[in-house]
Amino acid sequence: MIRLFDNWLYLNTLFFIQLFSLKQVHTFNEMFAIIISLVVIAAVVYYRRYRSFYSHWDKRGIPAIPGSVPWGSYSSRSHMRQYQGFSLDKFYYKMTNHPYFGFYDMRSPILIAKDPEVIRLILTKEFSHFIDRTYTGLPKTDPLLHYQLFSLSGNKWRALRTKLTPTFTSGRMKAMFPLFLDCAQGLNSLLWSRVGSIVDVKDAVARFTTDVICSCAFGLQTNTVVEPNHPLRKAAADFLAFGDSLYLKFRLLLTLLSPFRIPFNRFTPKSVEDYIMKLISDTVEYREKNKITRNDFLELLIQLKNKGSLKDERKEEVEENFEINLDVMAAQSFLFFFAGYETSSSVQTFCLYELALNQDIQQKLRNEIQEVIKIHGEVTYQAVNDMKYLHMVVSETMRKYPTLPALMRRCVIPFTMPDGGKIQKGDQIFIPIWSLQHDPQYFPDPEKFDPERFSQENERNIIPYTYLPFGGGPRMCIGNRFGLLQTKVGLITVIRNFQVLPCDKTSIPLKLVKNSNNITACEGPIILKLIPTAPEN
Ligand code: HEM
Repeated sequence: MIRLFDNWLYLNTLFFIQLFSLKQVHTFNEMFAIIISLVVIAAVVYYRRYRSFYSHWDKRGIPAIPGSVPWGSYSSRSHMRQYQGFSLDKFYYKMTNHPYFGFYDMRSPILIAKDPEVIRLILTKEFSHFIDRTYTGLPKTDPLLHYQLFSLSGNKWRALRTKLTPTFTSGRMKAMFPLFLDCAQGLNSLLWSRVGSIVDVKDAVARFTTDVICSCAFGLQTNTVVEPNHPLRKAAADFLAFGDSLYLKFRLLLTLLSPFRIPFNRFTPKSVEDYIMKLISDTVEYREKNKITRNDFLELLIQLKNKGSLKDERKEEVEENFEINLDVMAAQSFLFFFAGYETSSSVQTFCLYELALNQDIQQKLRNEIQEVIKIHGEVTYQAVNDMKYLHMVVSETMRKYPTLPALMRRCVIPFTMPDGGKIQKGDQIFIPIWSLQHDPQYFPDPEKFDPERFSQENERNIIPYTYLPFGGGPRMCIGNRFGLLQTKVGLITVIRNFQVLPCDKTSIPLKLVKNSNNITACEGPIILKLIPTAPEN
């Protein structure tokens, strides 16, 4: 029906063009009438086509929150623009009795899987049907995004994931550990230089995390404690600013509001791409020429480029058909920078904020850190792993403030749910981590910061697939060991020597950034007071 209507519009347009070209239309009034009729017809077609998107879930017998032009299931633009965890939470509680349901993000139909058993099907058991994320098919003209593990799809993702997995084993994390300690020294000096005054802990841990990730992913000693404006930080800021730019927002809005698909050719500014590509190729060339090896990701990527595979400590050598060239290496280093920097630094920030508000937990943690360091003599890889209470505190932070408000998947092979609901190829799926991890039926008194939920005894009672800070199934976070390690080293550096306290500049309660597709982060600085608990070391 809609096609017929479109064709009719097309014929009309041709007719009007002919009228113009035959110069049969002379008066201004006639021209004006024609233009107005064309605009009205186009508006009607546009509206009907847009509205037709909102029958997607009904057609499949899947319950859904109805959508309307133009914001879909969101009641207004402001509802859409709040922190994504909050908007999905509203849908989650509107549809309490449904294990899964649909909603519309502007014109895009999205399925929310909320029952842990359905989530298990999607993430793990029937993974081959849901192997992709929603962001796939990024253009080859933007290599830094095109070749990233996060956005690759299907067999290409599988092949690259197999190749990269051995770079994140515990043995390799242990080998990189000295690089973490070097960067922790910078954080330590920064904190000592601020004793007696207030500190923006968000900025302090961000600098530490930048140093760790730059050291491991690019082989660069950035020392942002002394030099906060390193060119790599600038490139990252330019990349994020471009994503947030009016130009891109306009193009995204156009794509979302258009009844047709508009292809994108690039998201990364060319200057950022050139800088990262040159950085990687120069470093690789320098290391290869001078036969320099270093225990970092870049070294492992060089080995992958030259040998084609890496030995996994637990398994046989893995061989998959995916060529690792400089473009692919640069894309992974760039991804590791973003995936590792913002995630770990926001976990540390939220954790320090909660510790400042919960002094008893902070003291218990400090006692553990000091005791374990005493046993091991210094902060070692093993010492960090022996800090059980630290692990509980970090786990609770990631429950209360999950890094991603929702996981995303895309259906690649049609799937029928156990109750008959039909999921079509191309359907997008969200798994609402924020809502699950704040649902009182899974985590009683969810606003309370309570690390005891993750004691050995209590952890067993957590229902599988209700706690997903690193995602789940074969596509879960590949860098979880690395992320946990750098988060813990940062926290040890602060809590070992300092008591953190709220002050009159601390925003309580803290506010989460609104950008709906961002990771969970707090708005503005987190200002705390530092009091030394031990002499400077
Ligand atoms: C505390 C720190 C971190 C948290 C909370 C975190 C969380 C996540 C989450 C929730 C996902 C999506 C998983 C899914 O869809 O099931 C993810 C994916 C990913 N993360 Fe992390 N992450 C962290 C640190 C890191 C680090 C340090 C790196 C790299 C060095 C990293 C690299 C990645 C990559 C490459 C993916 C995509 C994996 C794939 O598609 O195969 N992450 N992360």
